[in-house]
Formats: sequence, structure tokens, C-alpha cells
Amino acid sequence: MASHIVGYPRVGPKRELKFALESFWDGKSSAEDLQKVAADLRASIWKQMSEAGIKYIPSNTFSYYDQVLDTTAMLGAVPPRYGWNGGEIGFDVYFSMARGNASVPAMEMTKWFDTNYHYIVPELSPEIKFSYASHKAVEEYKEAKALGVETVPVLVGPVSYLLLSKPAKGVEKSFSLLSLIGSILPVYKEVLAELKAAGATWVQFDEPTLVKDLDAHQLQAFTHAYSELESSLSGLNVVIETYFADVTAEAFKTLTGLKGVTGYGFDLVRGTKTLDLIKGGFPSGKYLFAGVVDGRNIWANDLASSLSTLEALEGIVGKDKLVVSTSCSLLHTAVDLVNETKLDKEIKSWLAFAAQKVVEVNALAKALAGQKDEAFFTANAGAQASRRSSPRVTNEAVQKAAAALKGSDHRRATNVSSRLDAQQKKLNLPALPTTTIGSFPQTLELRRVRREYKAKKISEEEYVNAIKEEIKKVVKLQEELDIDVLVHGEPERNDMVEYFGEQLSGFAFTVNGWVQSYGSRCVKPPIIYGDVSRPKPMTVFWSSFAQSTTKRPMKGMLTGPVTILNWSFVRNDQPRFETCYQIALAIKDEVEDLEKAGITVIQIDEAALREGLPLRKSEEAFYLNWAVHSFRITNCGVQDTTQIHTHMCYSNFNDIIHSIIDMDADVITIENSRSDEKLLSVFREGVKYGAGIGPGVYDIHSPRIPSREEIADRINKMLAVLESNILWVNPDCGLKTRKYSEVKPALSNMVAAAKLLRSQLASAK
Ligand SMILES: Nc1nc2c(c(=O)[nH]1)N[C@@H](CNc1ccc(C(=O)N[C@@H](CCC(=O)N[C@@H](CCC(=O)N[C@@H](CCC(=O)O)C(=O)O)C(=O)O)C(=O)O)cc1)CN2
Ligand code: MET
Ligand SMILES: [Zn+2]
Repeated sequence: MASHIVGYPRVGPKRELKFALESFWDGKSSAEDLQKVAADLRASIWKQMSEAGIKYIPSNTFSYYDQVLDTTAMLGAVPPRYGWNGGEIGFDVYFSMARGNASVPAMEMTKWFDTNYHYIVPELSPEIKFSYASHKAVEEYKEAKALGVETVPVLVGPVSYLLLSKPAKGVEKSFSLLSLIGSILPVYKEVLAELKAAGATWVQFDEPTLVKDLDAHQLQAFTHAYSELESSLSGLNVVIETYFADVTAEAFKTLTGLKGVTGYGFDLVRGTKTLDLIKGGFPSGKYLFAGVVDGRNIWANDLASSLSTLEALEGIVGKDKLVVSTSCSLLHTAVDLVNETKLDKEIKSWLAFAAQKVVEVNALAKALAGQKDEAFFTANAGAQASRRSSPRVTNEAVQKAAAALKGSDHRRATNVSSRLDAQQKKLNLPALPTTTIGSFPQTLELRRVRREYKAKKISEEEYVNAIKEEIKKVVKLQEELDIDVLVHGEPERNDMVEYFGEQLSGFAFTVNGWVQSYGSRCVKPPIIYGDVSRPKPMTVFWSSFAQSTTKRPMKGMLTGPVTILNWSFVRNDQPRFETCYQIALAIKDEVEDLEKAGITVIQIDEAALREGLPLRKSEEAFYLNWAVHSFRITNCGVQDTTQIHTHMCYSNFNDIIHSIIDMDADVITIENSRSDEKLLSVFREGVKYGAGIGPGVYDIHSPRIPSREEIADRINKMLAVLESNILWVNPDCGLKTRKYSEVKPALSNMVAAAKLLRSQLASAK
């Protein structure tokens, strides 16, 4: 019985890759230093899997930034603005595409399906000449082989690659991305030939778009692509991986009918309906890669339950054709539980990170082969039982209060335009008010202060004073820049979700449970293991202090329930909406305490609302309903004069704009500039929108500093579709990842642009 891992985290158990990348980008270390760290990480992962007994070990799942960008490099699909002149793509071009450089902005970055991972969106045009420009897949295969490890090279499948791309700017609308399939397949063929020559016997194509609602034309593209590849695939075993949801009956039919393919991988955690399709008929002689170990979460697998699923599948596909696997790449979970020294022992026994999941996959495969590790299974059953019955998981009062919310409605009493009038009387803001999204740069000094306080190396008093100084500095800077609605800069927060998790009951934390979000940036999602409640106010102290240092309005800054839910590792023992309602009640208490403390503008970030949208249309309405309801619960109790802001990032909102309006926030600040202002088209199409809105005027994910003219130009585009009295001026997102040397000139240009347009508006009157 065989075992397989779809993919593995590359950042390293202690974020070694992150530090190596950032040091290289800062010019503090060489390309060779970076390559050495990367090679050591790959070697240790391969060794670990091979020692665990995994049969199908992936290679080419490492990436210096992103696997879709790696595919863009493989295909030589570099947008002309990066000045690439052919040849093997090096760090220069590669990182310019990812991060931009002094003269050229970065490529667009967007959410990878419904995860908190972000990929770099390929930009394609009919004229593009593809060429084999990065041999990384082959090099990694050979590198593992040289270490004595036979691997399965993983490629982003050709059809998913195109479906995840976008037409380059200026390309005519009728251009179909799928029409490029014939142009990219020759490169894939070269890669396959080279892999075969190097000795590869298996190859894995990740085609996760197969879990979406695809039309007949899109499905046809898979059939076409794989029959085109058939001769190149001969002599290789081929597995097509799908993940993140179940596949439709049509997609299942297409997939299992593909030529040249030996096996199919399915996510059997999120895609339980796929089980019925498999039971309804699985092609004989083909391999089933059964993804029973959850790659999206940190819970230990219920081995007994997985084993019975696998036994049933064995009856269908045959003993020698069933492969035990993970539900998706382990990229989306934390790396190694071994490094968690501070976790409560009982809670720790409920968990498995990537390294432990590898062991689970292997234990299941061995059990199927009749070599069950009884001790391992017994310990696992014990942990499952302890989690089911532990009193620390349940809080009946919370359960009751949350249950009462379901089915009821929660809304502010007056409509948004009359609220905005009441707020303006109080706030007296200029036209095109300027603001920022919340965080200011997290300097090394600041991180040191937080770290030393956590480690009890400095006293509470020293810590509080240091944070107060930082807030004063940030307030002063904003006043000097002449920003209208201020923020305190979030210096006391490590992360906008983790910070709240740390103060709510029902959450546990890790020390090293990092998960890659984009590039070198990682998050440490808290673990929601029990019913959620708020023992005491969380932000009132800092927000009140910040407000006391300025006459300008200071935004209270909270993370909303949907975002806390979507960016945590959530319970899998109750529906997501139940957990979300519990968090909503906790945030509601916080909103009301802030209002009582005299904070008149409160921002409740719902950065992750869009990414939680189910991948299948049929499930969207249900999600949007409870998600938007949860948001409204948090602020339905405030006065008309309290202005509620929300913020969202990376959002393709056009399809859910009515739900966004239904959140009934007074002001929304929204990412806009790193996605070619796609957001604005929804207003161009005439959607009625009356609340305040601040589409981001510049991309904060890039070190590049936008000019006043460029920002003014962006604001002008907004004014063409939105009334000037509802428009706000702000960056795309928080500034915590930037340096002050970037933030000061960028914000200064932003305020100058707003002032320029204010005067133009005034003289036009
Ligand atoms: N949860 C979440 N998801 C999100 C976002 C977000 O802000 N939060 N933003 C969007 C974009 N994604 C982002 C993801 C991460 C970061 C980010 O800045 N991450 C930081 C980590 C932030 C953090 O929590 N750092 C801690 C830990 C500090 C630290 O690094 N300490 C050292 C200690 C070393 C020592 O003891 O000497 C370490 O652990 O390495 C802190 O600042 O307090 C990073 O990777 O650099 C930004 C955006 C989408 N998804
Ligand atoms: C990822 S959304 C970020 C919102 C948060 N208030 C910040 O400014 O960092
Ligand atoms: Zn954001």
C-alpha cells in the first residue's frame, strides 16, 4: 500500500527561507547564501519523507516566492516591462516580477483559491512567445536523486495555469486565455522529455481549477491538453491532483477520461461528495490518490475513521491502486509540532502539523497493508476521545447566545446616508478625506520590544511606555503629513488575527506554527479549539491613549469575526458559522466598549471575507448570508454618529458587491491598485452605492514609491465613477510590511494628490 504527499511547506520549521530571502533582498547576503539555505531545506524535507516511508515524495514544490510564478518562469512568460532578454531566468527578473523594482511595479498578486496563500497572476497576450526558460523542475528532481531520493516532480497543470492567468493590459476583450494552450504545451513537452531523460517515472500535475464550476468549453480544454501531451507522457506515470473541494460530476467524468493519465488525486476532507462519484464508478486499472489527511488544518487525523474510508475505497479501486495521500499540499498548514514547546499538553495531543501528517499518511498506508502500528492508532484514538469530551472545549452560555443569533436579523436602525450626515456634522472632514488602513511599519526595534516583553525580559511598565512612545510618534507623523482620520499604528500587535486570538478564550497559540502567506511573509494562525468568549476589553486601553494624543479622529481598530475565523485554524467539530457567530458576539462587546470610551470612528477589518467564499457557486449564498450577518452583529448596536469602517484586501468584489453593500458599513476601504482597478468597473456598470468608499490609491506590497501625479491619476479614475462626497483616499492595505523610508514619501504624495484634487473639485464648482 502506497503513500503520497501532495506538497510540503517550504518556509522551513523556523522560517529559515524567509530570513534568507529578506537578507538577500536587503543586500546583506549573496545569491549563493540564499541558494544554500534553500537546498538545505529541500534536502531535509526529502530525507524526512523518505525516512517516514513515503513512497511518492514530491519535488519542485519548493519555491523562492510562488509556484505559479515558477511556472511563468518555466514558460518564459515574462511581461515585456521587466526587460528580460531570453536565457535562463535568474533572481533579478524573477524577484522583479514578484516584488517590482525601482522602475517597474510588481505583477498582480491574488488569493490562491480560498486559502490565505497568494500567487502571482500570469499576464498573457496573444503575441506572447513562450520558451523553456527555467529548468527548476528538472533540477530539483536531479537534486533529490543525487541525495538518493526518488521523487515525483510536481508541475502546475497547463489548463489550471491558463485559467489562473489574466489577459495583459490592453489585450482585446475577446481574447481567450485557453486559446494559448497550443502555445504552452510545447514547453511542457520539453520539460517532460527532460524529466524522463533524468529518470523520472512519475509526474504530478496540479489541476485544482477542476474543483470549480467549469463550463463545457473549459472542461474540453483538459481533454484537449492531455491528449496533446499523451505521447510525451508515455513512459511516465501521471497523477492529476485536484484539491480544496469536491469535483462536479462533469469534471469527474472529464478527469477520469483523460488520456495518458494513470491516477487522480482528490481532496476527501473538503470534497466528501467526491466519494459518491468514486463509488459510482472508477476507471479500472487507475490509481486513486485518496486525500484523507487534512492539509488545511492542524488537527490530528481521526485515523480509525480514515482507515474505514480507505478500506471502502480499496474495495472499489483494488488494493494495489489505492494511494493514501493528503487532501492538498501541506503548504497551508504549520510545519512541525516538535517545535511547540509552550502548547498545553492535552491540546498538543489533538494536533498534527505537516511533519506529523506525513507520519499519519504513512501509518494509514501501513495499516491498509496489514502492518498496523497498534500503539500509534491507540494513542490517536485516545486523543480523539479526549478532544470530544474535554470540558475546556464547551461553554454553554456562549453556545446558547450564538444559537439564538441564527435566523434572526441585526441591523442599524437608520440608513447609511442619514448616518453619514450625522457623522459628518461631528467629524467635519474635508472632501476626499485621507486615512490609512491601520498598521504602520513594524520596525526591528518594535519587534524587539514585543519579543522582550513576551519573554519577560522587560517589565510591563517599560513595555507600555515603549508602545505609547511609538503611538505618539505615529500620531505626530500623521499630523505632520496632514492626514485627516488617524490610526494608532497597531504597534502592540504581532498580527491582526493572532492579537485578538491571544485575548479571547477558546484559542490556543503556537510559537512556530508559521504558514506562508505570500513571498517571505508568513502568518501564525491561532488555533480555535473551543467556544469563544471575551474575558475583558482588548483594545480600549491603546485606542483611548491614542485618541488622547490628538484632536483629530482616531480610528478604533478591530478585526472582524469572519476574518478571525478565516485566518485561524478552526474547529472541525462544529460548523464554521457557529464559531463565527461566537466571535461576532465577542467583537460586538469590544465595539460597544470602544464607543463608550469616546472613540467615534471604529474600523472592523474584514480583510478575509472574500477569500472565505466557497469555491462552488451553489454554496456561496449560504456563506455570504452568515458572514455578512456576523459582521452586522458586531456593530448594529452603535449610535448613528459612530462611524463604522471596514477594510478588505485582494478582493475581486464584482460578483459579491451586493453582499458588501449589505454589510451596511459607513465606509469601506478596499484594495484596488494592485489589480488594475478592476474594482471600479462594478461602479461603472451602475451599481448603486451610497456609503463611503476608499479604493486603495497605491500598492503597499511593493517597495516602490508612487508619485503624486500617479496617485492623482488614480483618484481621477475613481471620480469618474463615484461621487466625490463618498470618496476616501487611502493606501491599499496596512503599512506594517513597509519601511518608514517608503511610507513617509508615499503618504506625503498621497496627501498632496488628495489636496490637488480637492482644489480642482472646489474650482469646478
Ligand atoms: N493573518 C493575516 N493574514 C493576512 C494578512 C495579515 O496581516 N494577517 N495580510 C494579508 C497579506 N498577508 C500578510 C501576511 C503576513 C504579513 C507579515 O507581516 N508577517 C510577518 C510576521 C508577523 C509577526 O507576527 N511577527 C511577530 C513575530 C516577531 C518575530 O518575527 N520574532 C522573531 C523572534 C526571533 C528571536 O527570538 O530572536 C521570530 O519569531 O522570528 C511579531 O512581529 O511580533 C512576517 O512574515 O514577517 C503581512 C501580510 C493577507 N493575509
Ligand atoms: C490585511 S488587512 C490589514 C488591516 C490592518 N488594520 C492593517 O492595517 O494592517
Ligand atoms: Zn488589507
